[in-house]
Amino acid sequence: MNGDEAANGTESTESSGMSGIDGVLFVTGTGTEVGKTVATAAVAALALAAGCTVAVLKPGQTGVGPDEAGDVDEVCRLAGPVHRVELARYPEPLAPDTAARRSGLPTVGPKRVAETVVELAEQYDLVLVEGAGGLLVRYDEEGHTLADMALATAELGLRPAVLLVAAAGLGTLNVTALSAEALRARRLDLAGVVVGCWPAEPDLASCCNLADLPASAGAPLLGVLPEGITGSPETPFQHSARISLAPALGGTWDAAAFTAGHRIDF
Ligand SMILES: Nc1ncnc2c1ncn2[C@@H]1O[C@H](COP(=O)(O)OP(=O)(O)OP(=O)(O)O)[C@@H](O)[C@H]1O
Ligand SMILES: C[C@H](N)[C@H](N)CCCCCC(=O)O
Ligand SMILES: [Mg+2]
Repeated sequence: MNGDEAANGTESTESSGMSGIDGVLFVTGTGTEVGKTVATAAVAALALAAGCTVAVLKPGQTGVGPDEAGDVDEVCRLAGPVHRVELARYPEPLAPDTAARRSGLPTVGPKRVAETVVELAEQYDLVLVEGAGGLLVRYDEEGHTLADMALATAELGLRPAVLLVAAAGLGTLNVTALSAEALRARRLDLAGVVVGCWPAEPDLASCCNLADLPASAGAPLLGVLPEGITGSPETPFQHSARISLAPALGGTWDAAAFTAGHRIDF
């Protein structure tokens, strides 16, 4: 990234093979525990492998004590040397706004997050911002959400894209459609959907969802992370990430072939 690009926010991660993503990716999900951290780590691993520098920002980490590892630490453990930033940490496993209120700790809002993203984007090729839970989870008393943080980032001149991490099975299509609609209503760019944890033995709904998720999202399926990707002693995480994420995210995964291979005929 050159100085001019850093100044006007037009740098691209073409060098990492992430076509269409301009260096800032907000990672949200259809809910909590759907694999956002694992997906963030997979994207980071491929960017690092392509020689990019990567920062990972968690605006509000909840459910973790002062000495415990948070999501940014997990990304580092899985992907390798990323720069880690956490703006707030609350011990109770709740939405950030609720956890802040109950703990008496300060909230974190869109302005601070956007300013942090801009600072990081000046220093790192790729900035990944992982939300807590789903897109419209509240971070402060005014009800600001991860979507507001992405909008505030855009207002500062960057072009953030959003990645939606979805659960695999029955129930995911509705939340995917709702999340995509909320993004469209705010004119935020949904880059695509990644299934965070693809079961070893996928059921009928999971298999059908491969074809239906892109329709519900109005955006492509950009990856399917297999169950066990975080703990396979035989397969390095970076290799698993490469074969599980689509070329738009720097991998080799083929959505059409995977979907066809899991089609269940009548
Ligand atoms: N593909 C996968 N293989 C193995 N474990 C997975 C996979 N995806 C998710 N998990 C596990 O499921 C749990 C939830 O995943 P993860 O922490 O990525 O969710 P999250 O969406 O980031 O949750 P949060 O809203 O708390 O940030 C973790 O223990 C994680 O290791
Ligand atoms: C504690 C948990 N793992 C996340 N960090 C926070 C999830 C908040 C979800 C709120 C909700 O949608 O009801
Ligand atoms: Mg997480």
